[in-house]
Amino acid sequence: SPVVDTRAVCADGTRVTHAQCCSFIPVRDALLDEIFENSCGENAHSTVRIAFHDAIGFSTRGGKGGGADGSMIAFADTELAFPANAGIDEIVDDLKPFADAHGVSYGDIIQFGSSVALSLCPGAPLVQTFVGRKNATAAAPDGTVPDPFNPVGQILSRMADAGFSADEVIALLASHSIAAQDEIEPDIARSPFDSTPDQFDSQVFLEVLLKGNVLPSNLGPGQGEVLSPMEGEFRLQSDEAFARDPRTACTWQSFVANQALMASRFSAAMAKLGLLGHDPRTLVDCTEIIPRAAPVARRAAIIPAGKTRRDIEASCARSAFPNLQTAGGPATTVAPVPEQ
Ligand code: HEM
Ligand SMILES: [Ca+2]
Repeated sequence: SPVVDTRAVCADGTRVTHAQCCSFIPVRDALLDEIFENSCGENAHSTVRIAFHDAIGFSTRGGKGGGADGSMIAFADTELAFPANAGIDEIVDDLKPFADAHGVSYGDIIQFGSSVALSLCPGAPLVQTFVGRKNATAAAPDGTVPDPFNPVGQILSRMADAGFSADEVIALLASHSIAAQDEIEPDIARSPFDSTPDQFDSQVFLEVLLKGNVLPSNLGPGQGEVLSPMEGEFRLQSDEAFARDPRTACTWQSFVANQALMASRFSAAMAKLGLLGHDPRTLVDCTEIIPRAAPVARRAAIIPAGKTRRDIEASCARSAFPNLQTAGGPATTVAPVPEQ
């Protein structure tokens, strides 16, 4: 007997299990075209960052905000003044009028937007994505977002307070594979954390383990900045410390040559982040309308041209560092992420 498709049909012909997701299809398409300009560029990166900063205003013990509730936008006057949110104002300026025009809550535009942004970055996983969040009723307090000059133990305890293990923190830091800084050293704005900021690959986990020897600006180091291994690349003090700390070094190393593991652990931790402060039974799962990112060519990081195995500061005491290929050609220099 013929199989009957009982799914709802949206205006554009897409079939969905949850009819409520139909209204997010034009939101998705407008985000891709108008906000992200169909590239894994600055605005896509910033939307993944705000997804973290908004959600982490939360404590399992209460009293630190409503989690992924859009308070970063609704209470922008308060939250954007917190030093750890420096630079978030630019994406708020884009997402607030966009959410208002499309009648979408701020919590939804941030978390749904982050999942759509990731779809533009080759190698990024699909993240389980819910909609239906109500707007925040209060700002998150200051101090919920980690600073790059905080010691590892301080960041891990803040993250544990929000419900995340050390392994989940390292998985979330795969996001720094599609990332750049603007605020620590404004004279080298948009300097990336790995050599491939338009790809969600495992390069960041390798490159942060390379011996640091250059300061990519003529100023600095800024607070939270340490020496990087390559001209044009920027390294956060916290990333350097996580890569070498005995509590996190083995998990960090486990992602260097395992794109699939990195992507799946990141996906699970991002989904958890998007649900902070919410009961998923009160939301609608619209993962089915999130586009899939293209794959990346490599399943393991590659040693950048000009570097060798000896430049790697392997830091996991209990397992050998994986064997990696080395890129040929002139020493790698890293270009800024194009302005958007
Ligand atoms: C846990 C400790 C973390 C610290 C200390 C940290 C710190 C930072 C800093 C200082 C920047 C540069 C901001 C600027 O100057 O423009 C940055 C960028 C970024 N972070 Fe993190 N971060 C952390 C975790 C995370 C997490 C969990 C995510 C997402 C899941 C994330 C996503 C990003 C992204 C995507 C960018 C790039 C933004 C852009 O290029 O516009 N970070 N982070
Ligand atoms: Ca990358």
